[in-house]
Amino acid sequence: MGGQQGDERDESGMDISLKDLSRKLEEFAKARDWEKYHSPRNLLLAMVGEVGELSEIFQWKGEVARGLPNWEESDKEHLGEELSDVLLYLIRLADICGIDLGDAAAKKIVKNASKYPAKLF
Ligand SMILES: Nc1ccn([C@H]2C[C@H](O)[C@@H](COP(=O)(O)OP(=O)(O)OP(=O)(O)O)O2)c(=O)n1
Repeated sequence: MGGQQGDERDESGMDISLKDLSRKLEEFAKARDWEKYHSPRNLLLAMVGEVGELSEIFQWKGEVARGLPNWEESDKEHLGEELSDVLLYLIRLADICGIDLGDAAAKKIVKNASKYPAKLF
């Protein structure tokens, strides 16, 4: 599409791919000499920690309506940040383990569809 390429597209946050995010995370770690900390186990633990932070947002609230209509914008922003932390550590973990996460996820969706055929439900 006209003019929407590479980093220009990435800056807008639109249509960013898992591979783009993976590359940005690698650059982030390299620039800080943090690659030594990004082992599979450390990344897994960091991700689980972020899942805990994500869970805290919903803790004690009871069930909440889809779209979170009654939430403050600042709470939604916080939710977006915690969701992102989980996603980013997951992407980094997959990358460090040599797993193409986009490819693996697409294949898993196909597998799920064959395990749970729509006509049975
Ligand atoms: N060694 C590290 C530390 C951080 N990050 C990145 C991935 C996450 O997106 C984010 C996590 O940063 P924090 O550990 O500061 O966690 P929070 O942003 O949740 O801050 P806080 O725990 O203070 O709420 O930074 C990283 O890639 N590698």
